Amino acid sequence: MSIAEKLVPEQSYTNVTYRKIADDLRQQGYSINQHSIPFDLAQSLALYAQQMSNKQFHKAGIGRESNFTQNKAVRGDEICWISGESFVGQQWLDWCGNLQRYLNQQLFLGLFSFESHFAHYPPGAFYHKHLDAFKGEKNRVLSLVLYLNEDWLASDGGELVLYPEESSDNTNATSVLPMLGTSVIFLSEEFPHEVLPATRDRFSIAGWFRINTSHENCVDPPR
Ligand SMILES: O=C(O)CCC(=O)C(=O)O
Ligand SMILES: [Fe+2]
Repeated sequence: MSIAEKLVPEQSYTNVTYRKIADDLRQQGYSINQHSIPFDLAQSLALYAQQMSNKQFHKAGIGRESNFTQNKAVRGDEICWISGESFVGQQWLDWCGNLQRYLNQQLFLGLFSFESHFAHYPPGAFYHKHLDAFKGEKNRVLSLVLYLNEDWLASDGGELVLYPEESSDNTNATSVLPMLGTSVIFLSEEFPHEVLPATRDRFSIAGWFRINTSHENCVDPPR
C-alpha cells in the first residue's frame, strides 16, 4: 500500500472524531469517545507509559509554583510531563495540535497552547472532586484525558466521574471507565470531576488546552 493510500483512511477517521468532539462541546460542554485515536498509537502510548512509570514518574501535586503542594489525601497519582522527545509522545502532541487547530476553526476558542502528562494511579489511588482551572488564572480552557488500559472491566473501578455544575446532589453525573483508547474532553471551568480508586494500576494521559494570558512584563508559563 502506498503512503497516500495509507494516509487517507486515517485522515478521514481523525476528522470524524474531531467533528464529533466539536459538536459535543457545542451542545453539552463535554465529549466522550471510545477508539478516539488510532489504535496502534493508543497501544504504543500504553506500552510507553508502563515502561516509564518505574523510573520517570514523580508524585503529582496541587497548584502552581509557590502554591504547589503534594497531598495524598487529595490525589494519589504519579505523573510524567510529555515533551515530545519520544516518537510516540510527538505523535500524541501532533494529534492534539491538529485537534486544537480544528476546534479553534470551528468554535473560535482561541486555544493557544497544550500541555499534557502521563499519569499512573497505583491500586487504591484516587483524585478527589476538583476543577482543573486554577482559581484566578482562568487559562485552562479545555481538559482532555486519554485512557491507556487494555482489558479494563467495570469491576476494576477507577472511573472518572464528571459532574454537571448545576447539580449539587450528584444526579446526572457521568461515569467513564478508563479503557484503552477512550478519551474525555470537557470545559475545564465547568465540570467538577473525580477519579475513583481502582483495584489495578491505572494509566492515562491528562492534558489541557490553554489560552494565552501573558500580559506586559509577565509571560504566561507553559505550566
Ligand atoms: O484520569 C482521569 O480520569 C482524570 C485526571 C484528572 O482529573 C486530572 O489529572 O486533573
Ligand atoms: Fe482533573
